[in-house]
Amino acid sequence: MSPNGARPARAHAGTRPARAHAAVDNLRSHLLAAARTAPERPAVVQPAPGGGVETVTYGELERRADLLAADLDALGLDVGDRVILEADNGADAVAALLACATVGVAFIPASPETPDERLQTIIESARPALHLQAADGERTGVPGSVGTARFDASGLTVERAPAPRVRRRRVVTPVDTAYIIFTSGTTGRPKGVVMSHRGVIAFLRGAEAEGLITAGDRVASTSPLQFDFALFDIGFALSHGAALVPVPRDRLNWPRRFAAYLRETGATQVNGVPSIWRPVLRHDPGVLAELGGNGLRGILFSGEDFPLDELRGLQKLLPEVRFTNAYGATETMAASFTRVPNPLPAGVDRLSIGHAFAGAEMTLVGADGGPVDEPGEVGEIHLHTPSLFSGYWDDPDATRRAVVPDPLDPGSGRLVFKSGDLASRGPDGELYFRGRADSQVQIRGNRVELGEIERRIGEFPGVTGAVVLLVPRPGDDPRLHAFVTHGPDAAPETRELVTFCRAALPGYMIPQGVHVVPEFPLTTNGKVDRAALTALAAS
Ligand SMILES: Nc1ncnc2c1ncn2[C@@H]1O[C@H](COS(=O)(=O)NC(=O)C[C@H](N)c2cccc(Br)c2)[C@@H](O)[C@H]1O
Repeated sequence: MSPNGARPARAHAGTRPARAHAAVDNLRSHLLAAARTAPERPAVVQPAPGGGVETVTYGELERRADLLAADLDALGLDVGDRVILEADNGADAVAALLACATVGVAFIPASPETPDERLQTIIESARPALHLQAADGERTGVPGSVGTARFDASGLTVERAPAPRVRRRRVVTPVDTAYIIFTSGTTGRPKGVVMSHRGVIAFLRGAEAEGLITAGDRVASTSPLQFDFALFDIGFALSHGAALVPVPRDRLNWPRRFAAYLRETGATQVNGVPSIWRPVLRHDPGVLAELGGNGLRGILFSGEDFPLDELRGLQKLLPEVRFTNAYGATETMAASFTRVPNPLPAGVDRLSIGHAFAGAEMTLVGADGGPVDEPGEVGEIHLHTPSLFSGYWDDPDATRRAVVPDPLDPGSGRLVFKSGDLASRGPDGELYFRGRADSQVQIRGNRVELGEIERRIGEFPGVTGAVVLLVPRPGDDPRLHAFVTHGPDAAPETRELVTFCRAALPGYMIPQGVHVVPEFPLTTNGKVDRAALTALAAS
């Protein structure tokens, strides 16, 4: 607050008194705490411009963040304004998001790979004051209504100043927006998940309580900046005083380069979706064995089920590495961290998503809206958490559908996140993911969990992955299509595969179309692209 504590008269454009760095529960202060006590420690380890790797210390990261914050402040943006932050993950991108947090503008992360029309959709919806890209960014054609600027270690270079705005706010509060993540949203219109400083910090505090890493760790981050998994990696590493190791895409897709980069940077932990391990498992598993002996201690994965034969293959190569299954949705950042036994016992055919992180709870609610108490019974996960998002950008109806009165205590006024995910409880109350509620399909009047068919097909010898979809057909019943990838030996015969399914599944669950594919198409965030497969089946 202002020095004498008095609240100054309502500020007018451009006359706002110097802003206090919101000291409490601001993403910047939470992530730069280590700069207070150990400014010389490595904060980011990344490729050096001239080759090799470079280290940016916490002190240097704070210096860059302050430079950018002063430049943003000079542009006259107000708390709550939006800024598109288009960049690959790296020290300058982190400094830029810390700068946004310092002055209270919400950053909307975008990757250089984001297609122009998608960026246009986001701009139309979020009406950002500014588009910020790295000094070497290639984005052009940003609409005139949006200011444009570039950033690098030396600060901000403004190309087109943002339209002047009245500044109504004076300090950044914990419930102000830290970022907005636009997800593809199954209904086509992208949904903007609005996350507050308080929400992110609550989640990061919960992650810290899990004791997964220490300040000596180096966390390799493999997700694009537009995916909140990358934002988690940044917060996870920095809030522990550890080092962030952003992995450039061109290192990720080549197994030898990926392994060499992890070794060169001293990465001890690798975070990413299951698909990041596919190239190395398929083409060059040997490079992993040397990693295990060289400092790699932990692998954390999230985003979708990890195909168990791939997971087992990875564990065999890395018998000393600790595996963590992190489950959750962008609307609560995530929900649980569950240790996966290494090796995964032979009989296990489903990974646990355990219990919510410390300070949160997952409850199951039945189709009737009541509690699900019996072990093994399927219900929809509802999340009670301080990391709950603020709502969907400009979409109160979608928000009301997702943030609901606690079904187990409707009168309490407490709101919980209706996840859309199904799960059942194990003997110790731990949860097992049973697919998306909207992947429960009805076939000839029978409820079918597509994952169950996928699991059966995955047991067929030589099959390394299976995705099953119900593909609608104009004027006819929808058809079950199975997409299958296989290992080095011959592709599975459709007839044999169908016979194999018939031995274990009822008639209505037998795939009517079987497609052997070399690999699964992936979304920008690295998940299996089901929409692309559906189009393939319909073609
Ligand atoms: N571990 C699993 N097993 C199985 N199915 C999972 C898992 N994790 C998710 N999912 C699915 O993905 C949905 C959600 O997608 S999302 O909003 O894009 N978010 C994500 O994927 C990632 C998530 N925000 C996140 C963010 C930061 C850190 C972590 Br650590 C995780 C969930 O509702 C689930 O259906």
